[in-house]
Order: sequence, then structure tokens, then C-alpha cells
Amino acid sequence: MNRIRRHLSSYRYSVRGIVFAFRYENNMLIHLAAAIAVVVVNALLHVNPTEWLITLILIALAWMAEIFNTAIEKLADRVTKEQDELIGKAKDLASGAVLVICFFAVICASIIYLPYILKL
Ligand SMILES: Nc1ncnc2c1ncn2[C@@H]1O[C@H](COP(=O)(O)OP(=O)(O)OP(=O)(O)O)[C@@H](O)[C@H]1O
Repeated sequence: MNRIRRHLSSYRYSVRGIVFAFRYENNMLIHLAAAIAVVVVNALLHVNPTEWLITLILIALAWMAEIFNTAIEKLADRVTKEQDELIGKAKDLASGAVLVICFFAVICASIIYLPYILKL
């Protein structure tokens, strides 16, 4: 029973983390807006199931990268708020990861959507 309760608690903490990211991280709201735009465009263009899967996976990866980025920023700020070369590098690396997935998401979206747009 205790194990089940502990397991359910861990979901509560995870949801709290996601809610925190959306409430306090402006970039998460941009990711949310982009995700809504993708879902609307997918529906309007009637993309096929494989294209739905690819776009949904890309959305999940972008949200995941942004949440990890926020976690690393919080940890880094706990270590020190003074200027520190390694803290700067850690934060740059974390935000670089977000940029990487966003860059490839834009390329994948172009590959998926362009044929539909050209047919319109
Ligand atoms: N303590 C620090 N020491 C050195 N450089 C830092 C430090 N804090 C932040 N920086 C530099 O400033 C950049 C922005 O850091 P900051 O913590 O303000 O993130 P942010 O602008 O809130 O990022 P995001 O937009 O992803 O939330 C970092 O990528 C890093 O280059």
C-alpha cells in the first residue's frame, strides 16, 4: 500500500514540475503556443498518421528540453548567482539543447508541410 502511495506521490511531484514550468517559464508558453499551432495545422491539412506521430514527438522533445533547461538553471542558481564561467557554460549548454531540437523541428515541419502547402 505504501509503495503504491509513494508511486502515486511521485506522479504528483512530476505534474507539479510541469505546472511550475508552464507558470514561471515564459519560453514554455511559446512552446505551448507552437504546439497548439502544430495541432491546428495538422488538422487543417489532414496530415497522415506518421506525420502526426513525428510532429507530436517533436513537441514532446521540445517541451522535455525546455523543462530540463529550467531544471539546470534552477540548480545552477542554487550553486551560485555570482558570475561563474562553469555556471555560464552549463546554462549555455542547456539552452543550446533547446535550440537544437527547435531548429530540427522547424526543418521537419517544413518537410512535412511544404508538399501540402504547394498542393493548396
Ligand atoms: N551565474 C552565472 N555566471 C555566468 N554566466 C551566467 C550566469 N547566469 C547566467 N549566465 C549567462 O546568462 C545566460 C542567461 O542565463 P539566465 O539564467 O538569465 O537564463 P534565461 O535568460 O532565464 O534563460 P531562458 O530564457 O532559457 O530561461 C546563460 O546562458 C549564461 O550564458
